Amino acid sequence: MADPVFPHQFSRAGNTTHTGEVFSIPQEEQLAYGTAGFRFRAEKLPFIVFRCAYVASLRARQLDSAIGVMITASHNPAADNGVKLVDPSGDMLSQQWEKYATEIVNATDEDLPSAVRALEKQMSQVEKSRISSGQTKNARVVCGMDTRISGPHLMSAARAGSALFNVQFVDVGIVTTPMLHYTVKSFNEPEFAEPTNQGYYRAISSAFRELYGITQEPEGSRYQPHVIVDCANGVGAPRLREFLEHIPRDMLEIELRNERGELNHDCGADFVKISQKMPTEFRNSEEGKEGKCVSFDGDADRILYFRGKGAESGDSESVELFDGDRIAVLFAMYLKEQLDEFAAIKTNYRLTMGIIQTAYANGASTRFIRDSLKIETVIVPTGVKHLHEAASEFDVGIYFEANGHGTVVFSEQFNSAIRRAPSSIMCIRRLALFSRVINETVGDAFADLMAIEMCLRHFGWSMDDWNQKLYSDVPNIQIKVPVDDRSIFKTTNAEQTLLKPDGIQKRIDEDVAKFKSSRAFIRPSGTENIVRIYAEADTVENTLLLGKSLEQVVLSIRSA
Ligand SMILES: CC(=O)N[C@H]1[C@@H](OP(=O)(O)O)O[C@H](CO)[C@@H](O)[C@@H]1O
Ligand SMILES: [Mg+2]
Repeated sequence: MADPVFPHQFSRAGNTTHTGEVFSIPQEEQLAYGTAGFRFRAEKLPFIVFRCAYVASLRARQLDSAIGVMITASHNPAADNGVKLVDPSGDMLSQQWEKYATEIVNATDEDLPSAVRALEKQMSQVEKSRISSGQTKNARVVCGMDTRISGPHLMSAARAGSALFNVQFVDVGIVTTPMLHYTVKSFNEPEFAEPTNQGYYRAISSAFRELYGITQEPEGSRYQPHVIVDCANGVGAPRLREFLEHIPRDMLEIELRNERGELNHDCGADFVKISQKMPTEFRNSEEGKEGKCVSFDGDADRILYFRGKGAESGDSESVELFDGDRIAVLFAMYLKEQLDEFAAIKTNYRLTMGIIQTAYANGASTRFIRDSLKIETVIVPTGVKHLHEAASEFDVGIYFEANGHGTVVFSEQFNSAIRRAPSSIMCIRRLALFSRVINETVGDAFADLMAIEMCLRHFGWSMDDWNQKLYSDVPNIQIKVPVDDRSIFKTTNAEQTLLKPDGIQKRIDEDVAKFKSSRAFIRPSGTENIVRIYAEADTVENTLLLGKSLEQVVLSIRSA
């Protein structure tokens, strides 16, 4: 096959931005496929997106399947952008192919043709002969973007990258990250859903309406169906409006805020989680103790619940958070109740359930899951791919990062016992419908919102109930410390112990030992040039003291 022609505007030297300026990238600059793909200032991205789309097209031909390209920088500032690739089943890209994408992106302009040829050589004979005989009719690159101004230009870079080898390109326009994952899966598994936005809305909303129909609120229920959503001024806003056309208002009454302002500015799930403050457009007086508020991030793959502390607290800004841990526990309680009923009826099946968390999970949630719910918990390193993989070991695997990214995955054994078993038995119907409300491919703010409301309604719970009937969060703090070179920090034990720099873990242990009920760790971020400190202790004051003393430990290394 003749070498493809690479357009100059998407080369390192000629990298041209969405405003038409040339923004050259030094030939030797090395870039990493981080926790969430490549993510930088938008100016840097055209050549990266072009090359990633080429890699996606090669993967699509190799597997004769649809592969996804999502253009988003999630909760980052509006001036950033990013790109990540999605595998055929809607999961994150396989780690081997992350490596290939990194090699192609890091090649110099001059070396690109040979890097491309080297990558093509990785394919097996079978794959090559299938490609040369033209048996790749299902190969597609499916590309979506968030609302960033740089998005359309990056979409054209993706189109050009996929065109190198004539792979079909499907531009699905402005969608949430989970919608793109769902659409990729739908292209590859047509029986799953129609691969369009409407197909996604219909599949999730019809399961929700059916589950609503068989869910009865218990006597004395304190559930209320009114929710106010902080859309982070992102893609969640327009797509949620469309989705809600499928949800009758007498089932759920959803009000949208932060729809058209500056993306992620003083709002969104990351802002609310880190600052523990009300997002803009929310007032403690209106959304105080009685309110039920929700925050999405910029690409709507995270969700958090929150409410104000109430007028009587005298604190008009702080929020009470119902984070990923509390959502995971709510799902676990609902699913466990159904699975216990199922086990009592069908004694020949044993379906396992586990909850996957990271070290950022509030210690009180982990203790509650293990000691009160008697459910297995697994702690894995940060990043959705680790959580997803560990969750797939269970028949029902619930995973959530404390920041609100999470979902539930179901095994093949679950499918044959539950989803494919026509049944009038209530627990089976509930499990089957719940699994269809959820977006198994990745954390999804819309799908999670529907599933959470259904669980709260089932238990008849108000926000007070959801807060008080489980556990109380222990005081915790996260501090970001900017560093020049985060690669000097090496961790082990699911990132909870530092191996390098030498001697640092001993100093952390000494500080932690000074406080009661304390726990802390330090790890380098995989997405920003910072080191993150996490600390818990018995009181808010002690947590702050511990966090500050650990900050000094990092600063002393930085200046050493
Ligand atoms: C503590 C924290 O919230 N870390 C986030 C953040 O990763 P870091 O590697 O910590 O920068 O971004 C990831 C991608 O969005 C997300 O998966 C993860 O949970
Ligand atoms: Mg996100």
